[in-house]
Amino acid sequence: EKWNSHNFQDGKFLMSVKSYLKFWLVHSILFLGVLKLQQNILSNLSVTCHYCFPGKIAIIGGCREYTGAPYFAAISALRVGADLSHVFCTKDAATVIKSYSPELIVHPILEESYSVRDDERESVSSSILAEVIKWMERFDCIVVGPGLGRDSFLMDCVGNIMRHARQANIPTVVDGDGLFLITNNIGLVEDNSLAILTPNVYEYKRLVQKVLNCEVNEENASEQLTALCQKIGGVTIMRKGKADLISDGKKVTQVSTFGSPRRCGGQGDILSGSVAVFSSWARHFLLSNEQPKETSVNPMVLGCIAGSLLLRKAAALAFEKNKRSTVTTDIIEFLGQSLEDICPAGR
Ligand SMILES: NC(=O)C1=CN([C@@H]2O[C@H](COP(=O)(O)OP(=O)(O)OC[C@H]3O[C@@H](n4cnc5c(N)ncnc54)[C@H](OP(=O)(O)O)[C@@H]3O)[C@@H](O)[C@H]2O)[C@@H](O)CC1
Ligand SMILES: Nc1ncnc2c1ncn2[C@@H]1O[C@H](COP(=O)(O)OP(=O)(O)OP(=O)(O)O)[C@@H](O)[C@H]1O
Ligand SMILES: [Mg+2]
Repeated sequence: EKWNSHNFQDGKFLMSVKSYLKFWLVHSILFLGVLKLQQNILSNLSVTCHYCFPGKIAIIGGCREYTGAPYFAAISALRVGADLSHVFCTKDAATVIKSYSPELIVHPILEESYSVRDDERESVSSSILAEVIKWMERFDCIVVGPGLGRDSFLMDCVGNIMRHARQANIPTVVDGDGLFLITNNIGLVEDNSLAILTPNVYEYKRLVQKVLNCEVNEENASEQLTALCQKIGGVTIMRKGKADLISDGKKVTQVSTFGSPRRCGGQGDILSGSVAVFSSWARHFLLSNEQPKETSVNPMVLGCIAGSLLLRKAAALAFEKNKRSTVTTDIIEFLGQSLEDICPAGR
């Protein structure tokens, strides 16, 4: 009942009852197929296997202005099941982020222009990269961008980190200011099938304008998303919004289960941290369990679907409890229960 009123309220849901039922029948069948595979992936997790299942995630983000975003992404990765969650941020942000949680491993290594002299830039940039490279091989996925800021020196350094991650075949979720970076340097993700972009409304608009050289077209949203994925080549994109549209350029999946009417900042960060974990699990599962060719799926797409479903469920539960005062931390508290509802942990 709640779901219906939420969707019908804004007058945008103009389908007849008949076409509405048909739409949901078809989508429910597709959805159940994907859900079954997701459950296989999740139920294959051994709860006793610490530090051996893929679950080491790194967030590249956090600067003077933004310390919440990298924390939300990193703690969400832990809450959905990652073994370890690292944050690579600027020196100013590190102590603040550490103080939010002892669970996170925080590396105060990034620098912004204001703290680096012009003649030091090259050597500082090299030592930042060298420090990240020491850790990179251990990560199953990195998330670039939550709370990164847009400082030009920082952007250059993070571009180098992304190039290295790509060479090392590390899946990379690009969110927030990471999307600002790649929109202006599309070569950083071009033809990278291990890259996931998670743009919100503004970030998607910038991406479409830059890559497709046109405006966002709501009437042909799926076709435009497919074209965008194909033009960049190989990447998976989750276009966030009232419904999340996910595509790798082959087909488009929509997640529109009921979430929360509350739009508190930080929900996208929960999503990027969760997607990093789920896509790593899906990749690991599919690499170690051969699937029949006809049912082959893209683990990056699966990761996005799982992340979106989980976040929406957690947001709905948090809103039920906290109503209009719901904030991002409340939603994080419900990640565990939502995961249990979708797929109870085995013994
Ligand atoms: N608690 C936290 O720490 C949270 C921190 N968060 C972090 O905040 C960062 C920005 O993400 P966001 O989602 O606010 O920016 P977004 O949708 O691109 O733009 C919205 C509008 O703002 C403007 N604008 C933005 N940045 C600007 C800049 N540096 N300088 C100038 N303008 C700027 C932008 O204008 P535009 O440049 O697009 O014309 C647009 O009109 C990102 O790192 C995110 O992870 C969030 O995750 C939430 C929780
Ligand atoms: N209008 C909406 N109605 C319902 N859910 C939404 C709506 N817009 C976004 N969402 C959900 O919230 C999640 C985060 O999307 P959002 O657009 O808020 O990201 P964001 O702007 O990057 O967030 P952040 O504040 O963390 O940067 C998405 O998965 C989506 O499911
Ligand atoms: Mg965001």
